[in-house]
Amino acid sequence: MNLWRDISQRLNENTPYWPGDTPYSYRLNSSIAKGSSVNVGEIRMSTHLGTHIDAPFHFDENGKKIIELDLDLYIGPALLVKIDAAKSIGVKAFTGIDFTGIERLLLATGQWKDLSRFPEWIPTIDPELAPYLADRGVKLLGLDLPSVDYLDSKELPAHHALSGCGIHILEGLVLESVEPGLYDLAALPLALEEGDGSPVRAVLKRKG
Ligand SMILES: Nc1ccccc1C(=O)C[C@H](N)C(=O)O
Ligand SMILES: [Zn+2]
Ligand SMILES: [Zn+2]
Repeated sequence: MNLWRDISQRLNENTPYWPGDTPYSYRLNSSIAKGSSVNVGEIRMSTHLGTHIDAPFHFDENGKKIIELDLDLYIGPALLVKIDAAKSIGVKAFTGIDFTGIERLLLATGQWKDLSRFPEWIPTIDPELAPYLADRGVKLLGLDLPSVDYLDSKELPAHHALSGCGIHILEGLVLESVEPGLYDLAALPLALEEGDGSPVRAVLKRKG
């Protein structure tokens, strides 16, 4: 009877990380096996590891930090759509998809094929998609890729376009074998005051 389905990447020392960034590590600073009364761990990781959200401060020096983001963005109804991702994901990928009233849109591109390794290439979100989605009321865009821009992008046009249109970004979802449709989503960030990004535990529950 599992109502909620986990769509998060597991965090362990093998979790793929952005090249050059900080991988995940965990150690016990206090250990029952070594005579302590309790096990107490310490984690170290990039704020952009695995399933995570981007705060605008990630790509904009004056952008909002994690603690300033509206929690309502990350809990509520979400539409999951499977799209054919060619080089870039543009308006065309959405023909025939009705997302009237949808504030949270999740894209299953299927382009991060081996989740045990960081991808060598990913498609990008076409910046022109940002105003198109914003016009239709989308406020959160989640996807199964480690970035909305090409991996080697320095200008981050999709990040800026989405953010400029008021659309927030959720990356690194695990959407393989999840049916398209309407769900309830919860993917809350940690209460990181200085956060440029935050890991989230993203979960879905089928609606209706
Ligand atoms: N971890 C990094 C280290 C260096 C440079 C970029 C990153 C990113 O994660 C950026 C990515 N575009 C992101 O959307 O989260
Ligand atoms: Zn990120
Ligand atoms: Zn990003």
